[in-house]
Amino acid sequence: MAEQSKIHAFEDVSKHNVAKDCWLIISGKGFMFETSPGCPSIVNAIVNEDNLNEIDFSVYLSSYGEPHLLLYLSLGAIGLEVYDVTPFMDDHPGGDEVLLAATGKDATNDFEDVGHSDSARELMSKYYIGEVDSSTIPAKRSYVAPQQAPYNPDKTTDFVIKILQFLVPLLILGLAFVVRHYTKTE
Ligand code: HEM
Repeated sequence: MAEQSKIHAFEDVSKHNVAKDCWLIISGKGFMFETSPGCPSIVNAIVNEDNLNEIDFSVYLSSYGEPHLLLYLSLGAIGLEVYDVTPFMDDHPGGDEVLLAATGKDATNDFEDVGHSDSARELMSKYYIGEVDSSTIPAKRSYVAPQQAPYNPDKTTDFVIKILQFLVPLLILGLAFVVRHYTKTE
């Protein structure tokens, strides 16, 4: 698995967006552990940051008999991870459509919103194929406030409005007098 680990351009990852070739980008807020070089086997575990305190390192150590020094690759080095979930499409309990819909973007929120279990997170390491090259991640769209009509410094409109505000009640009053006058003469 570690051999497969590769740095991918965001755009290239986005191209794997069909059921027969489906890659996801998810930040597992992962920490990756490997046994130090020279060990007979490699232990890989991508765990969630929240679970970090719960990891029982002795499990990793004891499964290899002799304690191995664990090489700890820090969170910062991991960033956005790439998962090739093609073999998992048919088996994903949430269905393949949600996985397809999660391609071509940072699907971390989609993944987290579902509240995947620890075993789902452990399963991820099976499909891990590398990292996204952070320099290729498209800039996030920042919120742009809707264009507001600019404040009109033109005093003439203000003036006309004020005149109208004054004239309209006067006109109504005048009209009332006229009507009264005619109704009286009749
Ligand atoms: C490598 C990536 C993924 C793996 C290994 C994975 C694995 C799993 C597993 C094992 C479950 C069963 C429930 C659990 O154990 O939590 C599950 C459920 C589910 N997953 Fe994923 N999943 C992945 C990515 C995604 C993504 C990107 C989405 C997008 C929204 C998603 C949506 C769902 C949904 C909707 C369910 C069903 C939840 C339910 O009905 O209870 N999964 N997934």
